[in-house]
Amino acid sequence: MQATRKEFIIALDEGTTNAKAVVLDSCGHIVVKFSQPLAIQTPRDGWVEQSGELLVEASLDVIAKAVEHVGAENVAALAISNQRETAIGWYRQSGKPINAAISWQCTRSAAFCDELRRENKEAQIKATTGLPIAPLFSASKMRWLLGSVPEGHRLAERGEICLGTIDSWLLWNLTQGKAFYCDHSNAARTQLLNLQTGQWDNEMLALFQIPRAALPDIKPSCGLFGYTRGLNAIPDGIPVMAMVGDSHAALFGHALGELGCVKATYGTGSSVMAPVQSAKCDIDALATTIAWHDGDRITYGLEGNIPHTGDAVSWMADSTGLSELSDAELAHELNTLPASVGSTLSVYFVPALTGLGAPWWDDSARGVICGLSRGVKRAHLIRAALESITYQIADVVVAMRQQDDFHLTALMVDGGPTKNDWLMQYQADLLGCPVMRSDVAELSAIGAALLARKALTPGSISDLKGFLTEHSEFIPDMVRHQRLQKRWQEWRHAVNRTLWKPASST
Ligand SMILES: O=P(O)(O)OC[C@H](O)CO
Repeated sequence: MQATRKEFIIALDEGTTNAKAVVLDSCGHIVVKFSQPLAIQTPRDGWVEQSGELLVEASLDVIAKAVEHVGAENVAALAISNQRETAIGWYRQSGKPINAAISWQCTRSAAFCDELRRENKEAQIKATTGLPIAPLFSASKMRWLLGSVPEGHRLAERGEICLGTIDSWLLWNLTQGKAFYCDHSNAARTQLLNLQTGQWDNEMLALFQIPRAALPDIKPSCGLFGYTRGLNAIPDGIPVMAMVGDSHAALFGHALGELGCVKATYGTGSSVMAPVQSAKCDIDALATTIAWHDGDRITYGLEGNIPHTGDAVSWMADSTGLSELSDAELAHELNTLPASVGSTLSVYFVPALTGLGAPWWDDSARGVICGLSRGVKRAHLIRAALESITYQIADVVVAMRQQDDFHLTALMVDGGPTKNDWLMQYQADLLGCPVMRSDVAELSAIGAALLARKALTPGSISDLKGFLTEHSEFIPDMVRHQRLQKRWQEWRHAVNRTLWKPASST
């Protein structure tokens, strides 16, 4: 019988808008990827949900295509990186969801979060979980889910309803209910995890009325979670060797969590995450989270989430008549327009389109464009939108500097808008530190695959260095850095103006 070399890792990147399967060979190179778009429903203002069944269907479909492409006998492992905070409940017996998956973007549990604030629970929750009170996190969504079905809480107490983040839901389905686990990074985004113990916290469970019997056990992000079984197009026996939240996976994929290498993902919004050594964080504006557990130890992450970055540019492009352009034409305009004018003519755009995130956190703030004068043209407004991304990211970095064990040697960036060279140079000049752009887009998949690789060939994290992808470096111009400080100050004045809101929306 001919021996086979199981050389491929299939990394599933299950995001909000796409499920992607990325195949990596034994050198860590991407061989092929398959993608399926995912639908999002917004049944009411502020409510965002997705079909749990369709998330699974799309994920299994892209994995099956990847397995078929390389041959099941050559697949060493599956690795999962997933959208975080999204919560789902399902019946243990049938595996059927009790309701839709409640998206991380959904604010339906905002009223309960307000109640917690009124009861002055903020300090206790932040100290235990590292997270501020916000409907973003899974716990209040899980509470809503249990309330959405008759006797939900009682069934959950008896273990007849399971609650999980998307990693645990996918694992359950990949293993036909055999494995019910989530990893430390996903657990850390529920607001039910005690950061010190790395386990579910009884006081948080009581506060959010979540029975322990409904929750998965927590495992390190790197290690054996279970084997595929009972699926139509995917053979039995493929091990799932890593599960990790997508933002955390990208941080790992950039530089394996090297201190000083801070990650910024530029998407619709942005997540800025720095690896830190301790779970302690007294900075209200930021969240502390578990970045990953690599099987040997936990790495913590300091994170600031900004709701509107790439989205601010899209909004401005649409609002200034660029919406008819193809993607390629729009990218070209966004690359060239800002440099075609020497400045914004003192225009600032603060894109608080649904409020401000880190480090300002004000749900009721609303956006402003200020400094308009007769000479302002589309190019100035587009430039102001692009600049707003850089100021918002720099504001989070400033908040991070208050933490003792925070270091910044380089900003490691990924995501669609990072293809804009002008934007990257402006970011480097504003911060006065190098910006390192990944030459490969699939950082989350790469990070998850690297964790699976570590699980397959135990060794130290530094053994993975040879698998890291190349980066392009943007070196800061320190003279311009000095000049931009004044503009950054002016931006902060503009931020203050978002705190004024019109009394009436009519
Ligand atoms: O779906 P993505 O890739 O935008 O990621 C969502 C984040 O994990 C939410 O925290």
